[in-house]
Amino acid sequence: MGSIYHSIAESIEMEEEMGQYTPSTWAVTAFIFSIIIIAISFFTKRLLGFLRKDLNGSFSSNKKVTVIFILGGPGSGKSTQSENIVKHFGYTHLSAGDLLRDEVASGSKNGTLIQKIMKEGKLVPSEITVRLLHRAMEESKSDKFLIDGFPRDEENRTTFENIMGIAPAFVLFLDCSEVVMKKRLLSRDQGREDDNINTIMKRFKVFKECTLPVIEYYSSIGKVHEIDAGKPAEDVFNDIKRVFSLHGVKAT
Ligand SMILES: Nc1ncnc2c1ncn2[C@@H]1O[C@H](COP(=O)(O)OP(=O)(O)O)[C@@H](O)[C@H]1O
Ligand SMILES: O=c1ccn([C@@H]2O[C@H](COP(=O)(O)OP(=O)(O)O)[C@@H](O)[C@H]2O)c(=O)[nH]1
Repeated sequence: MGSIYHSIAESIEMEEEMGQYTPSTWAVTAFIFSIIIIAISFFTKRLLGFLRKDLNGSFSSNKKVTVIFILGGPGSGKSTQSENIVKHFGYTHLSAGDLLRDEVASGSKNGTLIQKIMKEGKLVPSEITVRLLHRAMEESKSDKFLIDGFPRDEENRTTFENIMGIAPAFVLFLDCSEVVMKKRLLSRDQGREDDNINTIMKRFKVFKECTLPVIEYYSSIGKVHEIDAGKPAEDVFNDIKRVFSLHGVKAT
């Protein structure tokens, strides 16, 4: 490449000196520079493709999957209702929080970082969560997924949609007051490190600041079904069943 530059420069110099810097010289120069730019863009694309594959792998099965997101504040009843949905409609439940807790328990290299972030009620980097979801979806034989507690911020959402190339069929939003959620979390009694009043308040703040905008986004494109989650669990599920039937999903 260096010698091409060199000879072009030399020929331009010579022709300039001789007063013969002709349109054909410009055409050759432009042609060679276009080749260089095409080559650079080709290799950049290859590199980006490689990095992307390295990050998540491709969704190799190419199977067509249906995804539903279930969102709501901490303690709004996402796990409780997910269990009902699985039993009734046969969806495969993927809880982002459970996948992260499993990752911590497995002693993986990211485990300590994930544990620290969760204990502070903050959000784990999107790449980590999306990679775990991706792996779980690849490993599953199912083609219908109920993803619980994700995406929790706009970056989670765009990372998932860009890398997986999947948008949700619809989004369930379990709407519940903080007073009720706080009461439920403090009596959840699952030994979770983040179910203490200090972390709970931080999780509420993250929900309001980061997750509500995601719900607003999906709402703006007509994908959100808001459910009053302050009611008894059975009543909440009856409302959820109505949403599924609206989408033509039948009980299994
Ligand atoms: N509708 C409800 N009414 C009363 N308690 C509920 C209701 N839904 C869930 N719970 C209880 O509240 C706690 C938090 O519910 P959970 O499903 O774990 O919430 P999330 O997954 O949104 O954090 C659990 O102990 C659960 O049994
Ligand atoms: O996509 C996710 C889901 C969960 N979390 C972390 O996991 C914690 C627990 O989330 P989970 O959905 O299990 O419980 P919830 O807070 O809704 O009760 C959150 O506070 C976050 O720290 C995260 O970072 N990204």
